[in-house]
Amino acid sequence: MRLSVIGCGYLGAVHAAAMADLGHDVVGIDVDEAKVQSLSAGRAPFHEPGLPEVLEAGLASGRLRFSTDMADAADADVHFIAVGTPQTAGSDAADLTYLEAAVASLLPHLKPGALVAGKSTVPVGTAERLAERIEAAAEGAELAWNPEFLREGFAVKDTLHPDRFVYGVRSQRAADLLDDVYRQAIDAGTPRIVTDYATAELVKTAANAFLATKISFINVMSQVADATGADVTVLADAIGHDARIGRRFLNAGLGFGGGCLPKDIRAFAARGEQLGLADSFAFLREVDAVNLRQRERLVAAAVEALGGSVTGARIALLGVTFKPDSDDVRDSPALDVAERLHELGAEVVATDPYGLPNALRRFPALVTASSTEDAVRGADLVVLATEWREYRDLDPAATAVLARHARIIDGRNVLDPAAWRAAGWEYRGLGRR
Ligand SMILES: NC(=O)C1=CN([C@@H]2O[C@H](COP(=O)(O)OP(=O)(O)OC[C@H]3O[C@@H](n4cnc5c(N)ncnc54)[C@H](O)[C@@H]3O)[C@@H](O)[C@H]2O)C=CC1
Ligand SMILES: O=C(O)[C@H]1O[C@H](OP(=O)(O)OP(=O)(O)OC[C@H]2O[C@@H](n3ccc(=O)[nH]c3=O)[C@H](O)[C@@H]2O)[C@H](O)[C@@H](O)[C@@H]1O
Repeated sequence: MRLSVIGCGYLGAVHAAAMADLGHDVVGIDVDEAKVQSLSAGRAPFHEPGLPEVLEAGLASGRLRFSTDMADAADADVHFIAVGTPQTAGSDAADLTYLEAAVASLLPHLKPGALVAGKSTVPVGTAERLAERIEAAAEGAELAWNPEFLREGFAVKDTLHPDRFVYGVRSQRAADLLDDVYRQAIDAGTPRIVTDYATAELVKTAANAFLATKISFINVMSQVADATGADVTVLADAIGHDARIGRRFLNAGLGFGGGCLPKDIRAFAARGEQLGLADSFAFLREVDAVNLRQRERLVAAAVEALGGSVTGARIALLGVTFKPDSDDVRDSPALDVAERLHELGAEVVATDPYGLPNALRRFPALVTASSTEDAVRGADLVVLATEWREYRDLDPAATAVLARHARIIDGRNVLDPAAWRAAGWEYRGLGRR
C-alpha cells in the first residue's frame, strides 16, 4: 500500500521505517528540514535501538523516502498523523496547533477514498471535530483514530509486534484498510479492538493514566517504606505475584518523565475537568504531584547524605535521560534533579551514554563527563538517576576507588545494596532499607 506518515519525530520516524519494513511504499513528511535531511541520508535523528537498521533497509529498498513537501503525500491510500501534541505553555491542556496545521496542509492533497489515521495522542473529542473536514476534502475520504502504544527504547519492536491495535472508525472500510496496513501482525493473531472515535482516543489516555498511577502508587509505598524501615522492592515483588496486580511498572524511584506520561495525564485531567469531572480527576492530579515529589525526595536525600548541605560538593549524576535506551530528556526527572542540585550550589557532573547533547540544549550550564569513571572521579556523592545497563552493572569495588567519598543514592533502586555496602559504600535507595 502507499502510505504517508506526517510528523517524523520519535513516533513518526519509527512508524514510517517500520511500515516500509512491512513492504509498504512510505513517504515521511515533516516540517523540520534538518530532520528530513537526516532521515533521507539514513541517519536516525535520535537514539532508538533498531531504528538505524530499518531506516537504512527502507531507504535501500526504495520503499521509504522523506520530504518537507506535503504534495509528496498526495498518492497515499492511508495518511498517518504523528505530529506532536505537547502540553500548552501556561496550561495543562494538549496543544493541538501542530495537529491542526498538519491536517490543514494535508486536506488539499487528499485523493478520493483516502484514509487519514490519527496516531498522535489527543483529548477525547478531537477526532469527531476533525472528521467532517476530512470527509468534505475528497470523495470517500475518511478519518480513523489509531492510537499508538509504543515505548521509547523498544519502539521498532513495539510497532512491528504491538500488544493490540485500536481502531476508532466510522466504517468497516476504514477498519479493513487499517487491517491491510497491519496485515502481518493481524494474521499472526494480534488482538484488534474496533470501536468509535471517543473510545479509541480514551483507550490511549486511559492506558497512560493507568501506568502513571501504578508508578505513583508504588512511589507512595516507597515513602511508607522509608517511614517504617520496610523495603519497597520486596513489597513490589510480593504484590506483583498477584496476577491481578502484576509486577511491571511497580519500580519505585525517581518517577516517570518523558514526552508522554506527564503531559498526557495533565491533558487528561484538564479534559476531565472540562467535562465536569474535576472531583473524580483529582486523583490524577495527585498522581502527578506524587511523581514530582519524588524528585524533591531525591534532592532531600542528597542534602541529608552530605550532612545538611550540597553547596560545594561534587555530585556525579549517572544518567540524564528520562529512561534508559533513549536520548530523550523531555521532562526528565534526572535532569530536573541535576538542575535543582546545581541551584543549591553543588558541582554536578553528569554522564549518559546518549543523552548529553539533548541535556546540554536544555541545561547549558550542566558540566558533563564522557565516561562514568570521569564523572565519579573525586565525587562526594554519586546519584544513579537513569538505570542504563552500564550503571546497573557497575563494579562497586572498582567504583569506590574513584570517588572521594563512597556514597551513593540509587534513584532507581536497581543496585544490590548488600554488594555496594560490602564494598564500603554508604548506600541509599528510595524506600529501601
Ligand atoms: N514518543 C513516543 O514514544 C510516543 C508518542 N506518542 C504521541 O505521538 C505524538 C508525537 O510524539 P513524538 O513523536 O514523541 O513527538 P516529536 O516532537 O518527537 O515529533 C513530532 C514531529 O512532528 C513534526 N511536525 C510538527 N508540525 C508538523 C506539521 N504541520 N507537518 C508535519 N510535521 C510536523 C515535528 O517537526 C516533529 O518532528 C504525540 O501526540 C505523542 O503523545 C504516542 C505514543 C508513543
Ligand atoms: O504515550 C507514549 O508516548 C508512551 O508512553 C509510555 O512509554 P515511554 O514514555 O516511552 O516510557 P515508559 O517505559 O512508559 O516509562 C515512562 C517513565 O516511567 C518511569 N517508570 C517506568 C516504570 C516503572 O516501574 N517505574 C518508573 O518510574 C520510567 O523511568 C520513565 O521515566 C508508555 O509506556 C507507552 O505505552 C506509550 O505509548
